[in-house]
Amino acid sequence: MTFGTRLAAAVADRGPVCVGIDPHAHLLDAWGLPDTAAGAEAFGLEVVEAAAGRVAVVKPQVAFYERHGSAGLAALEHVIRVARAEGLLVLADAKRGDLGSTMDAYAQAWLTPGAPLEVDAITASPYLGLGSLEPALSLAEANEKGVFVLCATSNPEGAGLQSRADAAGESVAASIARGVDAWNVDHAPDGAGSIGLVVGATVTAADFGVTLTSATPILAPGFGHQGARLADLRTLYPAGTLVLANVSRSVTGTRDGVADAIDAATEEAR
Ligand SMILES: O=C(O)c1cc(=O)[nH]c(=O)n1[C@@H]1O[C@H](COP(=O)(O)O)[C@@H](O)[C@H]1O
Repeated sequence: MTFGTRLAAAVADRGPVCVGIDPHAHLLDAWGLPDTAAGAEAFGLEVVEAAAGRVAVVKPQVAFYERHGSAGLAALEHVIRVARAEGLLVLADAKRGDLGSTMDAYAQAWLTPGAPLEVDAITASPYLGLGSLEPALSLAEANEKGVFVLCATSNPEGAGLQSRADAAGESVAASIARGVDAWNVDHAPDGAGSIGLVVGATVTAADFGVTLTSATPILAPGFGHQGARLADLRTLYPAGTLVLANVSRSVTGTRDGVADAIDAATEEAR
């Protein structure tokens, strides 16, 4: 079954909330955990335990594991393995992006069955041109995985670059969205695309000239800590689009409150 179909079924079953696993040093401290690979691993495993059965997707941000070196990567592998075994879809927030032949190696690392870091989907950056991501999109398709391509990001610095338009008036973000949409229409005629766009909840797609369609799933970060409200989810994105509403720090602030915070987030998103 394609990633897009699995994602649509999981979101229909458990709702749109995606729980981010971002073991910031200050969160490890607040949880009484050491700022080490073991601390990040314990944090990730506890978030997975709380998320399992409650949400469709978890999104570990890999930088928070990479900062602990090889032990951190081993910790990430373990967290990913447990999450997938618990029935969660795992979206690795790796934001990879390089020229085609190197992109292929990134895809082998993350999107290949049996690879140590195998996940269900990754985030990718199109700064080298959407075409440079093609090897990852093709491998994702072959292995029934997904890729979420940065389009209109939630951070205030993004718009200066992403809303810049070419001579014909098309913005960078709109061109990325058009390309991803076309890929999904070609490769997923049933409508459940496996290649998504990252469109932050703190921005308005239309301000970037971006039209969101039902062919393309959306990863929407920016809820909670960055200011967007889950209660506004349905007005922020058009009806009929499959949206994953990411919450990281706002549900992982207190060690014994993660499950309740996830339940509250799911309720608010409904
Ligand atoms: O690709 C992402 O996940 C992402 C894209 C974006 O535009 N904005 C954004 O915040 N993110 C990630 O989403 C998470 C947001 O975390 P919180 O602000 O704590 O909910 C972080 O892991 C960010 O790296």
